[in-house]
Amino acid sequence: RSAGIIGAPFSKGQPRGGVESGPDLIRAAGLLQRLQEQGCAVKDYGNLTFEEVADDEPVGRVKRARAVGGANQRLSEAVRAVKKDGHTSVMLGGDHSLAIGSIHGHSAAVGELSVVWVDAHADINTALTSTTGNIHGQPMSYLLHELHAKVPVLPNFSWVKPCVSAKDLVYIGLRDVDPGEHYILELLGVKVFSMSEVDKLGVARVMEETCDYLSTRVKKPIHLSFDIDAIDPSVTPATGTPVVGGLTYREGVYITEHLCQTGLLSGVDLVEVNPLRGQTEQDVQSTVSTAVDLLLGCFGRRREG
Ligand SMILES: N[C@](CCCC[B-](O)(O)O)(CCN1CCC(O)CC1)C(=O)O
Ligand SMILES: [Mn+2]
Ligand SMILES: [Mn+2]
Repeated sequence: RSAGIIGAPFSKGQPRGGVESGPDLIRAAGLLQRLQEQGCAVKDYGNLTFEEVADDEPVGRVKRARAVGGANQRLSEAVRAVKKDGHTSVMLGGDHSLAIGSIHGHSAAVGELSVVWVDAHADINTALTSTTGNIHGQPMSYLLHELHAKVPVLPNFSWVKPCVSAKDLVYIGLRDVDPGEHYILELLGVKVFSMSEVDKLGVARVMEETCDYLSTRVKKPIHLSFDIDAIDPSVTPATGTPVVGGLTYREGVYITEHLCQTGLLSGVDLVEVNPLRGQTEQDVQSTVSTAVDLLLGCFGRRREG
C-alpha cells in the first residue's frame, strides 16, 4: 500500500475558526510515522495554500462561495496528481466542503467511483435547500449527476463537473439530516445506514451490506469521505457540529478496517477536526488520536496485530 498525504488547511465551508489546524495536528500526532511503521509507503505532498478572497459576499444564502470554489479547484488538481502518482490519496481537512475537490480530483484520475460517506450529517443540501448557507453542508449536491439541474452555478464553481451517480453512494452514521436533505435522499433512492440501522444491524452487517450494495454492478474504486463528527462526541468532541448518539471508536475503526480489506479503497478524506471546539487538551488529543487510528485502519492496521 502507498499513501499520498495532502493537507488542506481550509475553513471557509463553515463559520468556525480552528478547523484549518486539522492537517498539522494529525501529522504532529504521528500519522506518517505510524503508517510507515505498519509497512505503508508514504509520500507527504505538504499543505495546500489557498489565496484570500476579498468581498466574498453571499450568493443568495450561500456563504463564502468564491473562497470555497477556488480552494476546491486547487484541491481537485492536487488529488488528481496524487492519484496519477499511484497513491491512495489522503486528504486531511479542513472542513467537509473540501470533499468537492477531493472527490472531483479522484474521479478525474480514475473515472467512476463508489463513495462511502461516514458522517452524522448527509452534507447534501443544495444551495437552495441549505438553511445555514454553509457549504460544508452541501458538498454532495455539487457532485451528483442527478442533482445537476437543481444546483445553481456559483462563482468559482463553474469548473465542478458532477462525477458521482446516486446509486454509487452509501451513507453510514446519519443522525442529523435536514428535511430538504431527507427529501433528496428519498427522491434519489440513496442507500443510507443511519445510526438506527447501525443499532439494528450492527456495524459488521452494515459493512457487509455496504460492500455487497456497491459491488452489485461493476466494482469501482472506493472514495471514503470520513467526517470525524460521525464518531460519538464523547470520543471526538473537538469538531464543529457535534451530534450525540454517534459511532463508537470501535465501530469507526471497524469501518475503515473493513473498507481496507476490500482492496478497493482508492481515496480518503478525514475532515472537521477542530481543536478550538474541544474544552480541554484531552478533548483535542482524543479527537486527533481517533482520527489517526481511523486512517491507520484504512491502510492495513489490524487490532489483532
Ligand atoms: N445540515 C447542516 C449541518 C452541516 C454539517 C456539515 B458537516 O460537514 O459537519 O457534516 C445544518 C444543520 N441544522 C441546521 C439547523 C439546526 O436547527 C439543526 C441543524 C447544514 O449546515 O447544512
Ligand atoms: Mn458532519
Ligand atoms: Mn460532513
